[in-house]
Parts: sequence; structure tokens; C-alpha cells
Amino acid sequence: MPNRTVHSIKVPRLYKTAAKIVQEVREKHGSLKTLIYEGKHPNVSGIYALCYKTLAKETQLTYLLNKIKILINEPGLDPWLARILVTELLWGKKTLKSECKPIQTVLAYEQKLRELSNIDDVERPRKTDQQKVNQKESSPDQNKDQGAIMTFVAVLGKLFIYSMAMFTLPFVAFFGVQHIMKVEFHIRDELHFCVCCCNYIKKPRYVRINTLLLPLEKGISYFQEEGWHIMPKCSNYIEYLDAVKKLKQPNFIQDFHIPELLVFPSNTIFYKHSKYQSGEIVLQDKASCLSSYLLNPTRGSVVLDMCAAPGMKTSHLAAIMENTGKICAVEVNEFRYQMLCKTIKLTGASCVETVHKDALTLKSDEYPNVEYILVDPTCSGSGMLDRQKLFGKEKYDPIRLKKLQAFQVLMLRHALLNFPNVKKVVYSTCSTCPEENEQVVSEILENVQNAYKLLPAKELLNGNWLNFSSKIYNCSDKCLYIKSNVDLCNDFFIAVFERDFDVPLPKYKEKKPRQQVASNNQGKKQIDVLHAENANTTRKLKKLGKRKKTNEETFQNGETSQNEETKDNILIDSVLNASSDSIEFIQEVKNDSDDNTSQNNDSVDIEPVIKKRKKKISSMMMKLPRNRFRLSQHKELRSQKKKRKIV
Ligand SMILES: C[S@@+](CC[C@H](N)C(=O)[O-])C[C@H]1O[C@@H](n2cnc3c(N)ncnc32)[C@H](O)[C@@H]1O
Repeated sequence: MPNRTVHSIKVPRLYKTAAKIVQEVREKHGSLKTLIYEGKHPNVSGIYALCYKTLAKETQLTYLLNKIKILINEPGLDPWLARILVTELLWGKKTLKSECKPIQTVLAYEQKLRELSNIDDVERPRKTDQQKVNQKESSPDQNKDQGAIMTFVAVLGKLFIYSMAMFTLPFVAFFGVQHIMKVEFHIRDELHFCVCCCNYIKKPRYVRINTLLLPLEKGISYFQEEGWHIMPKCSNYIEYLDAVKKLKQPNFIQDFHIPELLVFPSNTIFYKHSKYQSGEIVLQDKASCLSSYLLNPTRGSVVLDMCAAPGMKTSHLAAIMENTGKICAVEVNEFRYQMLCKTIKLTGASCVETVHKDALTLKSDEYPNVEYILVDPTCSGSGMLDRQKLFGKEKYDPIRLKKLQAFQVLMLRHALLNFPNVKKVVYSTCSTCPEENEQVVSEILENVQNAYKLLPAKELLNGNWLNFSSKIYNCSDKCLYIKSNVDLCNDFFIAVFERDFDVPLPKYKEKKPRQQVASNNQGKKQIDVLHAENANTTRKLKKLGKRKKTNEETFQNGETSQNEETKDNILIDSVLNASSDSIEFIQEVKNDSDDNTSQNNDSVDIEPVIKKRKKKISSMMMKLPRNRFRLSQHKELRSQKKKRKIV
């Protein structure tokens, strides 16, 4: 290849796409499958295998990359791409065939990687130590001594103690756990608890017939023509769940609650199906369908979907409304907004108007006739089965949960109090954490006083449901919990609010946009103001009130340029989405290099960039709302600066 330098050779698309997906899963808690399907790469199974392996080998990859220092020595190498390439080299095809720069870079470390990746090698020190200990313990001399010391009586005594322990310990464990479940979690049904403890969930494949493009009856007969047999309808939910558990090819069944949702055996593959490619069927989990189903907007109504991308629920809402009326689908994130537009186009949801905006900045006078709102905000994603399979039971950082909770409260409160003609609001999360569910709803109930009431989910589903919110919270058991191990779909939480128009809405102060503010900055500015202004009902949000001044001061002093403002927004987003500061930092550095150079161009000297960004990030972090620690640091730095000036 005489004329082409390694810089100009492109990284194979498969690796680039896989790297982006893995990054999105890890940083934004996206669903692996959804991202892959939405990526529309021709080699879906190849990408899935590579991403899955990379995520599954995460710990080993971190160890290897740290050990060989590749990311330090090669600052131009994208860390996510590096993970993908190393996975392919060590556990995938075991070879990398391309002359492109990143692949050549990784190949330069191949020998080291192979040496280190040898699991025996990695674990040998520990094993050898353990073996030494074992050897010591079972050395013949010692055994002899022990044999001499251990009398027959001693052996009998030991056996007696062991048998007593083996007999009693299971009882102690069982009744102990039962006691904790009763006292701490108010769960009395042991059988249910035992079922819940079983981690193995075989989720069936859910296919929603997109009735905008394919009438339900036609859809069903289409599958029958393909050789599938439809099972008879069940008379109650328990019977239905039993039928789904036993579902085997060539049988499928209509969902018990949502008629347009068809349920197929778990190993059925649909992503290559022509009807999926054409948007006539949508691969949407039952849990996700339930939010739109419970919102149930009437034909011709006006609906606001405040957190819309990738648009699964929006397109379902459009189908429920038969493309009549209007749905405003709002999404703040640029990349996800593009995904939303694609979904809307593919599914023929012509009544949808997509809005690329921060939903917290929506004005009531811009949307005066909104009657139904769906609030499906960013959450921890702890209920996603794909995540659980990949990462096991994750521990959720309480600080992150609190941040998410504050954001979710703001979003839900904005929906309930800002639009005067709203009749019904559905709040949903794919989270199992009460912090994002019952606690959010209970706090909001206090705020809205009696202007809204919660509709009891059990009644909405005609008594055919098994799990509800905990009675220990204000919302009591009125909200719906979807439990993967019971309902055979993702874990989910749904609350349905209904407006009582006899009770006036509590006042909701909305800051008027400042005229001198450049339009690009308005969004961010208003979020800050909203964060602060909506903060008067709880102790947590009172703290934000104090922060308001700092943010406004920062703003008025013109300390942030437009460019920095965008970065600031990215940072706020990553504070909400990323799991650690290091990820934010990597993201920031990546953003910078994305802005300036091609992603794989390693000719940039990244060290000064890193230093500069580190400085910028720490200064930006201090300007961010919702963190007392940063605020106090910020104040301290300001006073130090002042003192220095005086001196
Ligand atoms: C759980 S996802 C929504 C899934 C979507 N309802 C569906 O069914 O396909 C949450 C979405 O809210 C978006 N989001 C977060 N904050 C937002 C804001 N302030 N305004 C608008 N969208 C926001 C996120 O970017 C993300 O795409």
C-alpha cells in the first residue's frame, strides 16, 4: 500500500460501531440490544457477540489495558475501540486484519497482551500462594502429628458438632431471612419471595404489531402463514403466565393485557425479519408497552412525550391514537434525537412532531392544549434484564441515585404543574430502586396537593396484576411494579396521575427568559433557574435555592462562552448518565479530540490537552448545580481569588 498512510486507512466499521455501542451501554446505561438493532449494522450477530464479550470481559480488559499502559503510551487510541480490538484479538477471531492505525497500535502490544491474558499467569501468584498454604497444611509430617493427636473421641466430638451445625444452620438461615423480609421489606408471602429469589428468567420475545402499518388481524394471520400457531386466550393472568413459561415453537400467544403485543418463545430471532425492517413490527418489551397502554390517550388528543428517544413508546402512542391528534416527542440528546426521528419515520407515526429540546424548558403557552403526558426519564436502568445478565446484580451509587431522583422529581413536577389542561400523566422508569420510583411519586404527591390523584394500577388492569408499590410510602400500593421473574419481561415501575379539575393547581413559578441571553444559552439557563425555583418544597431542593445565585452570577458575568456552554451541557448530561468521574473525563477528552481531529489520529499531543481539560472540567464541575460539595469548593476558591486580588 505505497500511497496510503496508516492514518488514512479507516477502522473497519464493525469495530467502530461496536466501540460506540459499548461506550453508550457503559456510560449512558443504554440497552445493548436496542442500540445494536437501532445501529442497523448489517452484521448484527457479529456486533452483538463482540460487544457482549467486551462487556463480559470488562474487568480483565481494564486489568490488561492498565498493565500494558497502552492508553497512556498511545493517547490517540480511543479507549472503547481499544477494548473492542483487544477482545477480538484475545477472545474473538484471535486476529486483527487491517492496516489502520488503531489496529496496528494494538498489534504492537499483541505479545504482551497474550502473555498477560493467560489466565493461569494472571492468577498464578494467588494460586501458588494458596497451593503453598495447602501444601503446608497437608504436609505428611503434620498429618502424622495430627493423626497422633486426634483421638477417637475427638473425631466423634467433631462429627457431632458438624452434624448439629448442618442440621440447624439451614433453619436459622431460613427463619432469619424470613424475619428480615417481614421487618425490613414487609414481604409476608414466602412463596412469592422464593420465586423472586430465583434469578433465572427466560424472557419470551415480544413483538408489537405496529397497527399504523399492519392491521392486527393481518399481522396474526401473517405469522400463521409463516407456520406459527396462535395459542387460545387465557381466562386469567396466572394462567397466561404459565402458558408463556411453557411457550415453545411453533406456538405464540397474544399478550394478556395488550392485544397488539404478540409473545413468541424466547429464542426466536426477528431482527432480520422483513416486517421488522419495514417497521410493521416493533421489537418492544411488554414493560415498555405498558406505559403507553396505561396512558391510553383518546383519538384526536394532544400528547406530550417528554423523554422520547428512541421513540418506542411514542410510536406506540401514535398507534393507540390511530395517527389522529398530535404527539410532541421531546428529546434533549442530539444522537438520541436522531434515533427518535428514525423510529418515527420507520413506523409511519405521522401524528408525531419531534422536538429537539430540553423538556424542562417547555413553556405552557407553547403547548396550551396538552391533555396527556408521558414522563419516562433517564434512570439507573437497574430493571433492564440485559444489564442484569451482563453485569450481574449491580450496586447503585447512592449519590448517583439521589442525582437521578432530583432530576426525575423536576421532570415530573414540570409535567404536572406546568400544563393547565393535562388530564392524565404517566410516570415510568425501568428501575427497581424505590429512590427513583415510590420516593419520587411520594414527594410529588406532597407538591401537587389534591390537584392530582394516583389511579390504582390494580383497578386499571382489572385486578389482573400481582406486584405493586410498597405501602410504606405515601403512594401506598397504587403504582405498578413489573417484576421480571413474575411478569417475564423487564423490571419496570409505572404511576398514573389523574387531574382533579375541581382543585386549583398549586402555583408553579416559571422564570421568564432574559432578553439579553443568547438563544443557545437559554435552555441551560432556564434549567438552572427551574432547578432552583422548583426547589422550595423539600429540604434537598432548598439547597438548590442557595445555588441559584451562583449560577446566575456566573452567567451574568459572562464567564461561560457559548462553546463552553455546550460542553457544560454535555457535562451535566454525563453527571446524570455516567457512572464515574473517570468516564466523564475520558468522554471530555474524546469530545475534544473529536472536535479537533479525526478520532484515530494519534498525531495530536494529548498531554497538554488532558491537562487543560482537567482544569476546565474541575472549574465546570463547580458551576454545576446539585452538589453542595462543589459549591462550597467554588465559594472557597472565589474568596481566595478575591483575597489574592486585594493583596
Ligand atoms: C428512558 S429514555 C426514554 C425511552 C423512550 N421513552 C422510549 O420508550 O423509547 C430517557 C430519555 O430521556 C432523555 N432525556 C433526558 N433528559 C431530558 C430532558 N431534560 N429533556 C428531554 N429529554 C431528556 C434521554 O436522553 C433519554 O433519551
